[in-house]
Amino acid sequence: MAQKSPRRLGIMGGTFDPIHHGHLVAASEVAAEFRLDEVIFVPTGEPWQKASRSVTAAEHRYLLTVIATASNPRFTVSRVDIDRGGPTYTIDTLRDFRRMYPQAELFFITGADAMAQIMSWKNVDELWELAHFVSVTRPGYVSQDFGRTEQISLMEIPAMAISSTDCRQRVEDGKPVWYLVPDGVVQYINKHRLYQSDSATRGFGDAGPALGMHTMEQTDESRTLHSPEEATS
Ligand SMILES: Nc1ncnc2c1ncn2[C@@H]1O[C@H](COP(=O)(O)OP(=O)(O)OP(=O)(O)O)[C@@H](O)[C@H]1O
Ligand SMILES: O=C(O)c1ccc[n+]([C@@H]2O[C@H](COP(=O)([O-])O)[C@@H](O)[C@H]2O)c1
Repeated sequence: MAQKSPRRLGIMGGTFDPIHHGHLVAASEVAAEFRLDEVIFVPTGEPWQKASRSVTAAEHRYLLTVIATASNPRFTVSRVDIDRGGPTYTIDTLRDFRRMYPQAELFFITGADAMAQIMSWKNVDELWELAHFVSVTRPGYVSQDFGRTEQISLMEIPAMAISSTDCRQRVEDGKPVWYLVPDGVVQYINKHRLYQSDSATRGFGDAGPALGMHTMEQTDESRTLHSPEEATS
């Protein structure tokens, strides 16, 4: 009998504050090029390298990510980094996915800007054993070649000059974000008045736990699609 080939899983980590079409194109391009069975979007819990600014509550970022990816049957969303609590380190993310999917081939997807910072990530030397890294091009950033061809692939993708920072600023300035982010994301932002300076949900000033994040009551629909518990049950 023919042996089943291992599942090829993409992991797209990000703060997704908010998720935009640059993230989605990156995931889609890598999925096609590397013949991935699934791309799992993993919103950060506490992105420690963004601690200098206020980050939107994880539950909002999680729901935005679910909305943005819902129409693609190969895209799913994981809560592992949110549910673990504390600062988010990719070493923990990859260890969790290794435990959940011991047979799978893992591909961690990053943009050129994130990749340029990777040497400052926790336990960087151990990351290479846990996943293959795919660094995609991003307008305004130079793709750095670390010379680790076995562990890192550099990939050119269609240029999307979109950032979450710019989306947040546009909302605050009353400018449209239609077509920069999926329609459902525009509607969620409006419904919850995210990124507006008078917004109660965003958390300027009165800091939540560590990063000025506000908590949002967890609802049934924000329950997990991928978690270590789910994999073992
Ligand atoms: N336009 C883009 N093109 C390619 N990759 C991108 C793009 N935007 C973000 N990425 C990549 O997606 C991942 C998650 O990014 P993140 O959620 O921090 O978005 P961002 O737009 O960089 O946010 P911010 O502006 O708040 O820093 C990172 O690896 C980042 O490099
Ligand atoms: O492991 C680390 O120390 C580390 C430091 C910074 C960023 N990361 C990861 O890189 C991904 C993109 O992060 P960000 O902050 O650009 O949204 C996300 O999965 C983060 O958890 C990881």
